Amino acid sequence: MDIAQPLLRFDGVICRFGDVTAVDGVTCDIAAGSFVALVGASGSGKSTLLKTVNTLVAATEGRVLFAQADVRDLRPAALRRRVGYVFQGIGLFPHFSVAENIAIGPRLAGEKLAPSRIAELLELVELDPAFATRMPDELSGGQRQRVGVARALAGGPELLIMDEPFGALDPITRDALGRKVRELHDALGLTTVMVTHDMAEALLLADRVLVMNAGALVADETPRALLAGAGGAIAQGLVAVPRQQAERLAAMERAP
Ligand SMILES: Nc1ncnc2c1ncn2[C@@H]1O[C@H](COP(=O)(O)OP(=O)(O)OP(=O)(O)O)[C@@H](O)[C@H]1O
Repeated sequence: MDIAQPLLRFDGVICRFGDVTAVDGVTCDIAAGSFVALVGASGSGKSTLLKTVNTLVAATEGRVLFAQADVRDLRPAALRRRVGYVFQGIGLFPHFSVAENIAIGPRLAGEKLAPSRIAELLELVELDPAFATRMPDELSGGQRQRVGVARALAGGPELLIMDEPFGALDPITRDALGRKVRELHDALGLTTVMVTHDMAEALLLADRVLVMNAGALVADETPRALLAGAGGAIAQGLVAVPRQQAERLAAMERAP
C-alpha cells in the first residue's frame, strides 16, 4: 500500500436520523499504524461516525474510504475480515461457546478456524486456551471483553474499531485490558480507532486524540499537545478532568 495514502479517510461525512444530525461534516485521515482515540460528550456523534466504517450506519452525505475504496463498494464479508470491531451492546452470542464466538467472522466468510488458531487468539488476549469450550455466562465481564477482542482479531484485520470497549469494567481490569490492546496494536501492526469517555485513557493509550462536539470534529491533537494546552476550549475542558483529579490526589498525599 502507498504509505502516503491514509488507511481510513472520512470525507465530508454527514449522518442524519430524521431531524437529528448526528455527524455534521467530518473530514479526517487516519494513517496506517496509528492509534486514535475519539472522545467527546455523550451524543456528540462518536459511535455514529465509527459505525460508518463497518457500514452499520450509512453516511447520508460524504464518503468513508478504507484503503482508498468506498466502504459501500466493499463486499460485507471482506469488510468484516479487514475491519475488526468491538462495540458497546454487540456482545458475545450467549448460546455459542467461546471458540464458536471467536470463529464467527471467518465462518460467515466460509472459513473454519483451526483449534490451534483459536488457542493462539485466546493466548493473545491472555486467556487460557481451555476457555474455548466455556459459554459466555461462565466468564467474568473482563474475560468476555477479552474474548470480544480475540473475536475482532480472528480474521487478521488491518483496522480495529472499538466503541467504549472497556466501559463496563472495573478500573484495574480496564487499565490492564487497555494496555493489552495497545500492546497488540503495536505487535500486530494494526490501525486502531477507539471511542472512549475517559480522557485519561485516551491520553495514555492513543497517538492522536480526536474530539467531537455536536457532530463535528473540534480538535485533532497528540496527547502531548493536549497536555500542553492545545485543542481549544472543549478539548481542554475534557483534559481538565483527569488533571484536576491527579492534582487533588497529589494534594491529599501532601496533606499532613
Ligand atoms: N439510530 C438512530 N436513530 C436516531 N437517532 C440516533 C440514532 N443513532 C444515534 N442517534 C442520535 O445521534 C446523536 C449522536 O449519537 P451517538 O450515539 O453517535 O453519540 P455518542 O457521541 O457516541 O454518544 P455516547 O457517548 O452517549 O455513546 C444522538 O443525538 C443520538 O440520539
